[in-house]
Amino acid sequence: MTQAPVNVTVTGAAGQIGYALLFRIASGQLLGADTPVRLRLLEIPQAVSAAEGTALELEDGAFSLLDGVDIFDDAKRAFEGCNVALLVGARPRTKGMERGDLLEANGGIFKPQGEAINAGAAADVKVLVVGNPANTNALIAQAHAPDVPAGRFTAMTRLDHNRALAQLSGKLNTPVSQIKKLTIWGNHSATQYPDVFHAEAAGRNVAEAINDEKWLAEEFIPRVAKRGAEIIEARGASSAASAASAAIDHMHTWVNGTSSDDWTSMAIPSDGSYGVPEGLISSFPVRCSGGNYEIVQGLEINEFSRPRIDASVNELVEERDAVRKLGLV
Ligand SMILES: NC(=O)c1ccc[n+]([C@@H]2O[C@H](COP(=O)([O-])OP(=O)(O)OC[C@H]3O[C@@H](n4cnc5c(N)ncnc54)[C@H](O)[C@@H]3O)[C@@H](O)[C@H]2O)c1
Ligand SMILES: O=C(O)C[C@H](O)C(=O)O
Repeated sequence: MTQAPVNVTVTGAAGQIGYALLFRIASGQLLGADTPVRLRLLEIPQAVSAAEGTALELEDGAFSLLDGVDIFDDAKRAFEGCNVALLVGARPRTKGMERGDLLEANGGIFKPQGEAINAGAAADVKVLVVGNPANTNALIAQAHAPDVPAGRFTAMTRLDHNRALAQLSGKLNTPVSQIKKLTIWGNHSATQYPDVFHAEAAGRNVAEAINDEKWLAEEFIPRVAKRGAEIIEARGASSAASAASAAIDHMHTWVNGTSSDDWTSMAIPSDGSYGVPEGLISSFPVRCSGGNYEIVQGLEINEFSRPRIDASVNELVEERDAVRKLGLV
């Protein structure tokens, strides 16, 4: 290794997604095959032993890019010197829990983690929130890290993007690699809007190729938006390997860039583009280059798309207002 290792902090490291994620990071798929990494795992005290077990397996992987693994149950220490933060651990909704309870419980996790990132992360830190409700958890963490540029806090809609690519690939009988310029708008929730009106499949406009708004409205959109629930129903647990894969994709794209003929979907702080209130962490079409990203501008939003984008954005406004009431942002 000639380059200094990049510090990657992963929270919820002993969970399902953590287990699928850590080995891919160690093998170089997060940052690239030339970049050594040091893993810093954060868990709650009861799960530290399980994280230690995973660290033994990481050692047994003999990954040439893995500089070492440190395990913490203290956020302040876990985020010291952190360059890349993958915030996976979150409080899941349990029976009888109202949305307000869920937001409050997650506030108890993401507020101290935001403070810890503010206190000790490296100047170039990039944060991806995976733990649900991801967009609003990212907003909470960001609100407690006033010294970190707000745009470094992002939330994951890449899984939704990948799910939509797969559905379109099947429908159009076109390889996933040939489908470009798809957009997920809004929240990582059932209100999200997968937009195909600017997408291209093998160079052809996807909406025109499908030419069936009924299929879009009644099959494609609900299939993508409710895919998380479909997986939970089938597996008895939420998506894990596909979520880990999407987290890898999100950060890899942010660091290494999008190709010139494509864009991706990332939930990022709105600058007011497309009528999304400034500051909300909402999913947009995004181009990445040189470790930065920018919202793709100038897309025409048609009558089919506008109310669907607005519905998801309104849900984000409600979540923001709820955490505001709780004093979390
Ligand atoms: N954004 C997305 O596309 C997407 C997709 C799938 C899952 N998710 C979400 O990701 C989260 C994790 O999923 P999972 O299947 O790995 O769950 P899991 O329950 O298997 O693991 C979560 C882990 O987080 C840990 N944890 C809890 N509080 C913590 C804290 N304060 N600090 C550090 N660790 C903490 C737990 O001990 C547990 O090991 C869930 O919120 C899930 O809903 C998001
Ligand atoms: O964990 C969930 O509620 C579902 C998850 O966000 C997913 O999209 O698979």
